[in-house]
Amino acid sequence: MITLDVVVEICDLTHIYVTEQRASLAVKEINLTVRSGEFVSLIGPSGCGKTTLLSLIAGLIHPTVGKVKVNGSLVTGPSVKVGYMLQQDYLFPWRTIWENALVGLEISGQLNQASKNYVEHLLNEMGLLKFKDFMPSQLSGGMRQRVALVRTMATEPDLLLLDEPFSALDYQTKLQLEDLMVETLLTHHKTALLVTHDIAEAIAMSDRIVILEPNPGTVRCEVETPEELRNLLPLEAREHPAFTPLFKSVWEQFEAMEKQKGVASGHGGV
Ligand SMILES: Nc1ncnc2c1ncn2[C@@H]1O[C@H](COP(=O)(O)OP(=O)(O)OP(=O)(O)O)[C@@H](O)[C@H]1O
Repeated sequence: MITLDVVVEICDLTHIYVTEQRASLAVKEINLTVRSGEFVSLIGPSGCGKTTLLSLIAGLIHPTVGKVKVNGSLVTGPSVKVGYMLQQDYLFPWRTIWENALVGLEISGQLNQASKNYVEHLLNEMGLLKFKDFMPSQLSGGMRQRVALVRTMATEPDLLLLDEPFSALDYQTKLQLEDLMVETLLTHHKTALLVTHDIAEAIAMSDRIVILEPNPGTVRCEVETPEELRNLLPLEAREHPAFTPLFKSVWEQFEAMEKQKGVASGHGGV
């Protein structure tokens, strides 16, 4: 049965990376659902399989066992309906901001007057229209990442995969972009899956947080963000009284994982 409301459906997903030297079990028996309009964060210690999961959803790699569906269709390769944003903006230095914003449309054969108008609208929404003829080197890191967001949004994906998109930015710019990102996704009714190492960022931005544990990567637990935080923009959410208790309870999960690691290695934890 297809539930139309579901954008991402991951069923019993296991992925093993096989190289000439070895096979390594990256994620094991993952089950996860993301509904339309939801903002879900994936957090967990290094190596727990966050990027592997995004790559599987994006169709960049294929699962060893199990299925990934986006909008009810089995993922067999990259799709224009799934946008991917990374820590680095990967803007072409020889192209203007306008030309960079159009790259995805050119590659996917969607470049026409209507799509150009949409890009102009997005650039305006993100305060970048007056910089459209600038070169990337003339922009700050935060502005460049906003251009990357416009480029990702230009092809009108249903789902955005965000792999630590703010981690290379200074703290103030990161806070501003968190707000801009949430506002933009709400305005355009997008669904998003964010990978981050920053617990506070995950709480401030998400409706739900999925905590993964490593060796192999599995879902440890899912935490719903309380409604009073979900209705706020990230910066306001960080100041709400419900924020700190949630941070503490997520932090306890990380501490428990550290202890487990210590027991497993015979060191008794850090
Ligand atoms: N191309 C690859 N070939 C072999 N093993 C890989 C490859 N990519 C990732 N792995 C392994 O798969 C596991 C999960 O890696 P992944 O990068 O998905 O974790 P992560 O949670 O995103 O890590 P980090 O937080 O450090 O970015 C790790 O053990 C990693 O060494």
